[in-house]
Amino acid sequence: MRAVRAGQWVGMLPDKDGPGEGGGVQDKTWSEDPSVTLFREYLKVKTVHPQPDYDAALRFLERMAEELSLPLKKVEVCPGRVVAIMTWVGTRPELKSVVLNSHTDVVPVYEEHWKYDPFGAIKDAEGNIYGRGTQDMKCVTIQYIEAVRRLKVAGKRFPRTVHLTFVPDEEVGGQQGMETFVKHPEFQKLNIGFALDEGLANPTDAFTVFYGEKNPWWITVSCPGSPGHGSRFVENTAAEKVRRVINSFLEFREKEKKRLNTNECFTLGDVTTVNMTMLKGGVAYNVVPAEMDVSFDLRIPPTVDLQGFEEQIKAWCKEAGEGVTYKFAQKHMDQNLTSTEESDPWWNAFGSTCKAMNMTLKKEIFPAATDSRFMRELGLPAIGFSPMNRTPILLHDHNEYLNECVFLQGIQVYERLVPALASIGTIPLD
Ligand SMILES: CSCC[C@H](NC=O)C(=O)O
Ligand SMILES: [Zn+2]
Ligand SMILES: [Zn+2]
Repeated sequence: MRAVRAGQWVGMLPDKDGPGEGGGVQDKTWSEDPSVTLFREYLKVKTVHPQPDYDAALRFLERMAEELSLPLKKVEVCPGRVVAIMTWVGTRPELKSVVLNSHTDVVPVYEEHWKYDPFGAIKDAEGNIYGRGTQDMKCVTIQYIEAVRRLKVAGKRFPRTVHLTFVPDEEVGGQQGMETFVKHPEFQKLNIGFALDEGLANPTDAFTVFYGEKNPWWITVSCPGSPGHGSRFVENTAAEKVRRVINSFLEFREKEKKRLNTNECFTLGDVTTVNMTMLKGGVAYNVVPAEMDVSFDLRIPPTVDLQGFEEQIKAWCKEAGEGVTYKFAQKHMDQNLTSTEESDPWWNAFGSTCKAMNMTLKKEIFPAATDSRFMRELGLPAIGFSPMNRTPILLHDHNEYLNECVFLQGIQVYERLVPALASIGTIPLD
């Protein structure tokens, strides 16, 4: 990957705002762009699990709404879990709206593995800003806000209403966030036509866009067995069963990994991933346990026959021995894909705007899960997109960072996307 240096234009957009004119890119001698300063401020808000400071995030968003002169509605979907909605009403508010969604929470860190304080928003000499949430997805939140700010300052207004939704708890499954919000009357009131949500960075010049995502299945397989003294050959043990279960799942894992590695066209979104993530059981060295449980995180492409796959899991459990059962902690079954046909007006507006900015798009299935799945499940079109090219994928990783030039370039992308989406034709979208 080619590093992006401070003062070096990343090359995607026409360079009318590039170095020399002081519009978009920093030089060591230049003062920091206020949008970057704001991004760094938001990174310092500790919305990190397991105890995210959502109150601080709401205070920040209230201030943003005030600065932008936009109303901010707060909907408490569960105790202590508030969805905030900033609304820029269109000139034709009866039309379907455009939603710019972002989650406010971030995943925990292993602080000892970070070069800098993960909540210090430190910027190095290259213009790389380090912090949890720089990629996932505080960058996008601020890019939406800054794009809307700039459009408002320029005196723009569009036919369609634009809602910026700020949602808690995405990183822990969304049960007390988007999953509940989509069933709330306030969600219906948004009258959504199209949504943008998070995507992933791309280390190349291209930008990745996601039109669907894999179904997360979190499963625990329980293996009961005969207990006894640790000095004997006890028959029918839990450990023997759990071993067979693990073998079945991990052999399937190997096959899928091979399928990914031998097919050049495949990305992570095209194969099923399997990871054994928890193993529980036992009370003492010399007591053969009466039960052992093993848990897996499976991510299944939307093209897979889900019923058939569950039958396969059932068969693995049966083969493992007597009494082996399974239980789901997450079982998502959505196979809706968002259209990326030229004829689809939303995609057309998105795609042609990106093309006009010389952006290369790579269409993929999102390998993990985002809040988009709850919207797609309702049949709403949603595109996952975080405008970060020439950037390694570091979400949930140590030393997550984003270069300030890439961040600023993303604002310009939304400055073009928002008008395009909020202005597209009437029939048949009304
Ligand atoms: C399956 S719900 C958890 C959602 C989470 N999202 C981002 O990382 C993920 O693990 O994909
Ligand atoms: Zn995210
Ligand atoms: Zn995440």
